[in-house]
Amino acid sequence: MKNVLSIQSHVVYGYAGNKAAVFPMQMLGVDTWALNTVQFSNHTQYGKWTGMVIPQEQITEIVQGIDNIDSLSECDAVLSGYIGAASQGSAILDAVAKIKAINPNAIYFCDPVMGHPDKGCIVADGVAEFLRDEAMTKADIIAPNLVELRELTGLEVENFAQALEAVKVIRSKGPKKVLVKHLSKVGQDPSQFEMLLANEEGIWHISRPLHEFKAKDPVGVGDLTSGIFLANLLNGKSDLEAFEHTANAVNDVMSVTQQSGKYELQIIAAREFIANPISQYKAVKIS
Ligand SMILES: Nc1ncnc2c1ncn2[C@@H]1O[C@H](COP(=O)(O)OP(=O)(O)O)[C@@H](O)[C@H]1O
Ligand SMILES: Cc1ncc(COP(=O)(O)O)c(C=O)c1O
Ligand SMILES: [Mg+2]
Repeated sequence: MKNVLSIQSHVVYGYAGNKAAVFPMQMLGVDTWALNTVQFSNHTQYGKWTGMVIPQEQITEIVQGIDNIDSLSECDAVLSGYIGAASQGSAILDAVAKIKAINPNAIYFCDPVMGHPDKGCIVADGVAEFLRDEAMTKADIIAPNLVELRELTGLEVENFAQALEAVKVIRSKGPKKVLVKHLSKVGQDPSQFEMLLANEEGIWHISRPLHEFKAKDPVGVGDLTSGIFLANLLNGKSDLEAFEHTANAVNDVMSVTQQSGKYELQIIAAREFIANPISQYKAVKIS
């Protein structure tokens, strides 16, 4: 069994951060050690929430506690997502360094969750800078959406060709694999939901349907995407197989969510599809 230390937000109600990633990874047979950066009542796109940011010391203490029982060597990957305060960043990178020192094969997957001005996803000051200046250079795999792709590279990224260039720029800064979770406006077809995967062999593109939601699009899709992709890799799937399975599983979760008429992702209802998606979209190598 593979183990992931997943350092992300916890929401008591609904699905985002660890709540969107832990159960799907477990459904795929990967044990997931959830270390929460915040404990909020609900995700921030409701515009209001209660709860608190977890003090940064706790990240260090928890990792030390696992080391104290000689179990850190079992950790195969660190996944970081929504960060509650920029000061948690160094604690996360220290944890990555400590785990890699004990298990040199462990990988660091960074989902660079940043504020989304249009959608109201709120992250603390300094988090975007931390992700760009520090986390990206240490990550083995990074999974930006379009906004994050622009922020990480400082490039405009207004079209598909520029997205491909931006992905190459990111790879030149350290990450061996780049998963673009959502091309959004720079995709090839505005009626589709598109993603990219880049590795040392090239770049692949995948399209799946864009669903219409009654009011607002569900939150936590990026966190779900990153968790499933990482679990697939740990299960020994090739990058391409992991990419296709991820797109199809997430599409099935989106279909179930859309049919339910609910705002929150229907991860539990769609659990069987996470393991065995019915969607069968295929990636195409484009570069
Ligand atoms: N198939 C789909 N159809 C419509 N919307 C989707 C689909 N898959 C994901 N989404 C929405 O697209 C958005 C992706 O958000 P974005 O901020 O670009 O990246 P992420 O949340 O993945 O980090 C989310 O609002 C999500 O609800
Ligand atoms: C608490 C929390 N965690 C995580 C996220 C990231 O969600 P997504 O996967 O949609 O980027 C958000 C976005 O609003 C959030 O509020
Ligand atoms: Mg996101």
